[in-house]
Amino acid sequence: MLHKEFVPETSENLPEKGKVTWQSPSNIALVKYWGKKENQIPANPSVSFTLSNCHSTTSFQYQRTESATLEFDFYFEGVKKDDFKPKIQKFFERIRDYSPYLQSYKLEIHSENSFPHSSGIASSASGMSALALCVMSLEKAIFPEMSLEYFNRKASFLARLGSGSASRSIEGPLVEWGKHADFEESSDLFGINYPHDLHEVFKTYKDTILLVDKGQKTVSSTLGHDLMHGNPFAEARFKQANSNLAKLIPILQSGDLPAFIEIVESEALSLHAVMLSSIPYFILMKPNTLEIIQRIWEFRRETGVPVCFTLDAGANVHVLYPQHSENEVLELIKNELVAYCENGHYICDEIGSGARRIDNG
Ligand SMILES: Nc1ncnc2c1ncn2[C@@H]1O[C@H](COP(=O)(O)OP(=O)(O)OP(=O)(O)O)[C@@H](O)[C@H]1O
Ligand SMILES: C[C@@](O)(CCOP(=O)(O)OP(=O)(O)O)CC(=O)O
Repeated sequence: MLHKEFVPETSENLPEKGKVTWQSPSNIALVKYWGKKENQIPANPSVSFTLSNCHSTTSFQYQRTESATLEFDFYFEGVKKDDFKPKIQKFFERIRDYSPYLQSYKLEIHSENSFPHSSGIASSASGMSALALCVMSLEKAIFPEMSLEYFNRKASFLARLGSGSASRSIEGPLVEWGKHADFEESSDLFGINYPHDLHEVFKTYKDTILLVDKGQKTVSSTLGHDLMHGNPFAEARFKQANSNLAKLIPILQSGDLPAFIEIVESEALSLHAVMLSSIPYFILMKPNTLEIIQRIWEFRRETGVPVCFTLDAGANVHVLYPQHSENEVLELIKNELVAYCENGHYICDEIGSGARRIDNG
């Protein structure tokens, strides 16, 4: 089905060449997207904190050509990276009707990530949102009267077609994606900035990512989503996500941290539970993932510090905590949890405000 609101008019006003650079963050879901229908439509709504330090920086050079098909080269961290090309190729195919002007260009795309890719820190979210924003900057050069609201909404719409979670990386600090009765403006097609009040405590929330395993994971998220089609618990899981999202609204308003922790940790474990019950089944957690979870639980019981964990589709652990607990949690990480990280590596991140263009445009 074609979404006409995102199909541009034809224009003769195509710039000859240009270059644009965007830095776009990753995000960490509190309620997880896992399972999708045709055309990147999520099986359930999700909500995420936008991150700040984990990001992709993508520059996009465009040059008009006579050939009527889009051509592109992709360089990752300075070298040509052909194994990233198929996902990008698919992205360009999916957005073809929405960005027909791209067919008149040859592109040179350079990207780099501030964190390891394909290990469950949503590099596809930052990478694909950065790319979608670059496309939108070209579109804005063609249609300069475009509003910021349309720019962001369509960037999220395009990003979703590259990677579902990427639709939640355009803005911040909290983004909801997927139709849900409690979010009037919500849509399966793009993310929206969280429309309810957010308690002060969440506006400066911290996320320290413990890199248990920096290697590429064995099952990609795209494959994992697919396996939800035969999963006997799929319907129950989609219902649970809807209900958790509804429960989060008053919690995010009141700052009730014990209630927040219960939902966030349950979401992470439910995500991994449906991986265990897929056919073929798979496990992305590592022994050190479980060690860290156990230690976080003990620490919380012993000290009352409101720290919790969440996981994406990978072994790495996101440690979430309020700013006022930063000293205690960093002590715990430096003194104990670091031992479970590959080469002692962890990334200190926090809630962020979304993507930004970093050239002079
Ligand atoms: N900077 C980038 N630009 C374009 N594509 C990228 C970039 N970084 C990663 N990717 C794409 O995203 C893929 C990794 O996505 P995948 O969903 O498997 O893992 P992830 O995003 O790290 O984890 P998660 O499951 O949490 O989303 C890479 O194989 C590559 O195709
Ligand atoms: C576990 C998750 O991070 C799954 C992310 O899946 P992707 O967005 O990476 O999948 P594709 O749409 O196939 O690209 C949970 C989440 O971010 O909501």
